[in-house]
Amino acid sequence: MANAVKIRVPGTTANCGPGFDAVGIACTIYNELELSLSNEGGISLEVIGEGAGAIPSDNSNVAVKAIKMVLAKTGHNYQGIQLKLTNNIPLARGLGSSAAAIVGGLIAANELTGNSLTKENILDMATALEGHPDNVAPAIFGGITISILDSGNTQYLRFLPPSGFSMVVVIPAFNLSTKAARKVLPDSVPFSDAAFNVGRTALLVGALCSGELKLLSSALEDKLHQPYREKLIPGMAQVLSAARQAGALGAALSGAGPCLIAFTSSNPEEVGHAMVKAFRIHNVEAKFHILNIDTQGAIKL
Ligand SMILES: Nc1ncnc2c1ncn2[C@@H]1O[C@H](COP(=O)(O)OP(=O)(O)O)[C@@H](O)[C@H]1O
Ligand SMILES: N[C@@H](CCOP(=O)(O)O)C(=O)O
Repeated sequence: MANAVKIRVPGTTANCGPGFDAVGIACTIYNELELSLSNEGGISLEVIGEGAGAIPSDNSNVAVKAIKMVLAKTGHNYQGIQLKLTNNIPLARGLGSSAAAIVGGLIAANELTGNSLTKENILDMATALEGHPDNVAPAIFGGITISILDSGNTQYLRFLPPSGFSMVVVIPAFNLSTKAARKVLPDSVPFSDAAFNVGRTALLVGALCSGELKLLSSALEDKLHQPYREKLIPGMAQVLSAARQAGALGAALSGAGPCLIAFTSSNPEEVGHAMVKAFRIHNVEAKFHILNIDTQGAIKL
């Protein structure tokens, strides 16, 4: 069918230790979303790769929600939504699969309806659908982003670090939905824990901006979410420690988990193997990917 578009969207690692709901990095792992719109028919969905057989093909699909949001906002009344998803980002693992689906759906629908929405409009809509901006911002803009909600609008800053590093993402063989991983968080935290995170987050952003990567060891420490989520991920503390012992600059939970991520400037393979081995001691099978920073964000193919 004519009237089709294909969008590539990167996966993202959010929080980066202390930057809960604010810091995110686009990674070189990608999903593709192909959309066609027509006046008749309902929703049709083909999924290749991650999530095949598991992703719903009705209105509960987050990509469909995103497409319908654009259609409503731009005054279009297409009934037929044909989607083909080619997924490499594992689902519910902490690499921003839902953000990628939302961003892909918003950008594809915007392309097919005359491109009336700006990237900033899309960021606001994506944040509303996802509930927090830290995955959707880097998925749209690429690079490293700091994003916050301010009176319903998402403010963001995007930058690239002056010196490169690799990200070793260890993917355990079990899912953890972000919803479930947010349920274990407390309603309030001690003032000292908040102060701990303010300092670490400032140091994290400074270290990434300046290239002072040796600061990452302290700058990735967190007291707002990781201590509460640790019980959901067998061996988490030991895997993070194995990464540091193998020479990583620092390590943290990726997003809401269960993926764990290590930052390294030298020996990513060694770090990955050490982390997988530490998971195995806790009877968790895992694999690792070595990823870099994606600099483009979502693009039309
Ligand atoms: N490509 C996709 N298309 C549609 N929905 C998706 C896609 N990828 C993920 N999802 C939805 O997002 C959910 C996972 O989101 P979430 O729990 O936030 O984890 P993640 O860390 O992977 O974003 C999946 O269970 C599925 O419902
Ligand atoms: N700030 C969010 C990030 C969730 O990222 P995801 O990739 O796990 O969806 C949180 O920590 O809940």
